Amino acid sequence: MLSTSSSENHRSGFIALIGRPNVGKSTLVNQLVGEKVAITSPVAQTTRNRLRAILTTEDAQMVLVDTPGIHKPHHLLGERLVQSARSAIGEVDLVVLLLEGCERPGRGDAFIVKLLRQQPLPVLVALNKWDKLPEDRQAEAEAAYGELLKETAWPIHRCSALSGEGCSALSSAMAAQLPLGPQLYPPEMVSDQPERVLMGELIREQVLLHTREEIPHSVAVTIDRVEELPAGGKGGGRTAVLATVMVERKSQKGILIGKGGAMLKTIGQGARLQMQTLIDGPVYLELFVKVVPDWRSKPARLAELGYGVES
Ligand SMILES: Nc1nc2c(ncn2[C@@H]2O[C@H](COP(=O)(O)OP(=O)(O)OP(=O)(O)O)[C@@H](O)[C@H]2O)c(=O)[nH]1
Repeated sequence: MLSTSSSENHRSGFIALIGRPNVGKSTLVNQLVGEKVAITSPVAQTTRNRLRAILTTEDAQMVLVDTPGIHKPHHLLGERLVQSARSAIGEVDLVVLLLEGCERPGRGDAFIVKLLRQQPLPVLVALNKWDKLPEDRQAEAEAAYGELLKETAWPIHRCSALSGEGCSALSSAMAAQLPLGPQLYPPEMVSDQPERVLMGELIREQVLLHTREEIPHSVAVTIDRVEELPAGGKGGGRTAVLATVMVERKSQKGILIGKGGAMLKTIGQGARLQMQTLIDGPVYLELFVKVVPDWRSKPARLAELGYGVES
């Protein structure tokens, strides 16, 4: 049974997931919440928007802030991502630092550890992707991470965001670090992102899955219209979604559309299926591709697409 918000031992608060690009932050959010609220992909820097996912357990409510990975900025969009991750630290009760347990710690990890040591919040460490580490390399990895974290007293949890192993222990440890407080959101709510934002992200995820190299980071998606089609007519009872995929160059538009429209069709089909799960009903999806030269370097464009800096 869910505890009520007036329960004396109930805890609640905001938790930032911090880590390098591709370490598995979005996968962990989905695993903890038990539903797909964040898109994931093998391409680094998938996460652009800060996303609040809500995890309600028997005695706690955790609001997870999924930040873009901290990295050295290469262009304006990169800078905005780093600023957004830094500012997330300023408004939460706990930081979960995700490290890639299957890799040796690098300079990027040392940079984040240093950044986090300069602030007063409690930190939990999740050594993720532990499933990828063969048993005979585990002691070596533990020693390397022990060295990286030697000047901290941060508890370390080994986990696999993909398989779920170690995640419920991590979740209990996270809850225990939060202040006493009531539920902040209705218990059935898993995300505070509007459906349109999630739909746009599902399309972007399909683009990331099916294209490679130059395309992924040059893409932004806007949902232009969502409309319930009246029952009885053509496509009746379905939800029609019109969306624009924005790219920076004409050549990228060609790749996205593909031979005879084949690539766009694949992207559209994949996104449509995911959207149907999201809204729990049939979807009709129409995608347009538009070239907006250099959109990543234009502050007005970035703000319009929701990549402005939150304060
Ligand atoms: N084997 C294994 N793979 C994982 C695990 N967690 C994440 N992955 C994979 O790692 C890749 C990146 O995961 P994401 O969750 O997108 O990583 P992220 O940290 O959110 O990435 P950015 O959005 O770029 O910051 C995906 O291909 C995941 O399936 C894990 O515990 N084990």
